[in-house]
Amino acid sequence: MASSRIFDMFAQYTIPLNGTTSLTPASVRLLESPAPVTIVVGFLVAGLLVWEQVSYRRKKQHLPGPDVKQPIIGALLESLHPTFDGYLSKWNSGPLSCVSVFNRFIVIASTCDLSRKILNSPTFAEPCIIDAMWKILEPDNWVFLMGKAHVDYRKGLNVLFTRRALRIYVPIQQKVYAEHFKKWLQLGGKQERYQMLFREVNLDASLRVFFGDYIPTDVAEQISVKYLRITAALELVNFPLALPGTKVWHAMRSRKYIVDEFLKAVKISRERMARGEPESCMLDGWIKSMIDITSGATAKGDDEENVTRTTRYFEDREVALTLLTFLFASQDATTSAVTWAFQLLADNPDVLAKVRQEQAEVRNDDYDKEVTYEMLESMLYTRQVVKEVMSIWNVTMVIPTFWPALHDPEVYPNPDNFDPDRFGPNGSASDTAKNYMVFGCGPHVCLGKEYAIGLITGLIGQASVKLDWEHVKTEDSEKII
Ligand code: HEM
Repeated sequence: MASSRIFDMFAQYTIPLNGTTSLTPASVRLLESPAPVTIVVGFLVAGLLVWEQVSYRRKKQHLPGPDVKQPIIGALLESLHPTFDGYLSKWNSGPLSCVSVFNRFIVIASTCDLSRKILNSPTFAEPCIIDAMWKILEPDNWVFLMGKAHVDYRKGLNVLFTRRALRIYVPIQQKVYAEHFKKWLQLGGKQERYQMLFREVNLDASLRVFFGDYIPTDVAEQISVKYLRITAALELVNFPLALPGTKVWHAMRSRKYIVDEFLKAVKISRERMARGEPESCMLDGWIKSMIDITSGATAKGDDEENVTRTTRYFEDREVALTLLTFLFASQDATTSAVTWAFQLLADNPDVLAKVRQEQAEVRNDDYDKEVTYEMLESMLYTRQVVKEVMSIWNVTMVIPTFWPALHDPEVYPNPDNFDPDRFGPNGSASDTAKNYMVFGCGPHVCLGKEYAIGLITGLIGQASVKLDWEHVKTEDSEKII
């Protein structure tokens, strides 16, 4: 009935061949009425909604997941507030499952082999799924490079994480920990939510490692706040336009502030290194290495077998954008690992006692002795603790899909027990095994893996001999959310 009325109405006006419209009185009445427009729009919307479902079903095929997509927004609400139980039910539904948010079709892999396959297929899978990332980190940022261009760029960065470089970083980190611990002790044992304090010490340690004293303290504080704005904008789905006041807009302004400050630091470092002054941070080492390759000087180091120089000249903007991504990568996963480490050590006093015993041995009972990279390497048990914290507790913060691989009881017996000995000489786990995907795998595997393990080992090592702490349990403190 409705369709025949629509047909009739359209039949009431004609367009003559001479191009001018001649309308009958009936058709004039119709054009004045909004009804046909509404109906056409209605048809279009209905058509789009049907097309949306058909397109969803065509992509979904046999994959587990809802048969019908919620119109337009899909699983938006779920994705804005993801829960661990929600992920768990997806993983349990099969090796692959799917979900759709707006028009984005997301496939979730739950097995170790599939996750590895995806991470090793850069032609089909890009590491960035959040559109806002391009706007925030800038489209010419190296993290968006793919294939050979990415491999070549990354080769130029290896020099920043050699043993020689890590040796320079350890005393810088230790100094930052001591400063922060002093401030924590001034709280006089007050019960606090420590996660933000852990974030600050971690960000400060990395900022000082990357830039030394080139960034003034007040600017460093601003940078910490700005990074929070960047993180806040990295939701799976954002308002598409970066209009003033939106989270993405704030994040872009924050990035601009940070990059401008980093550019100032690059300039000072170039001048210092050109004068032949000593390297004091990662930036200096990188710039010195560029000077070496352009002047043809032989890079010196006691780890000649490793990369000791960069591969090409990097422009100031490339350096600043790269260090922007390093600091970005240093934030959340490392903070989450540190938070879990403090909590688990408080809950497992026998493990904490062993950490303390090892620290006493490595430091020869001198807790003010400067810690070197070699000392950090010899803290074998403390490193085991870090690997265990990261493998079982931290990983959902990074890529939730790695959880099942790290909870495979065949590889990690009693996976829910906190057991650093599983990474010990007689343990069944290994951080080189294929299931240990804490740092990803394939061409985009974490560049800062050794740096991150060293940073957390140094932090909890120093904390164990300088501080005592309790875990005050709250409703949320045991939950993975
Ligand atoms: C506990 C701490 C950390 C964890 C668990 C972690 C984990 C990861 C993971 C899972 C990836 C993605 C790998 C992939 O796509 O296959 C990654 C990439 C990356 N990480 Fe880390 N990361 C940590 C700390 C750091 C730190 C401190 C830095 C910098 C110093 C860093 C620098 C990077 C960079 C630059 C990439 C991208 C590499 C590329 O695209 O080639 N990460 N990390």
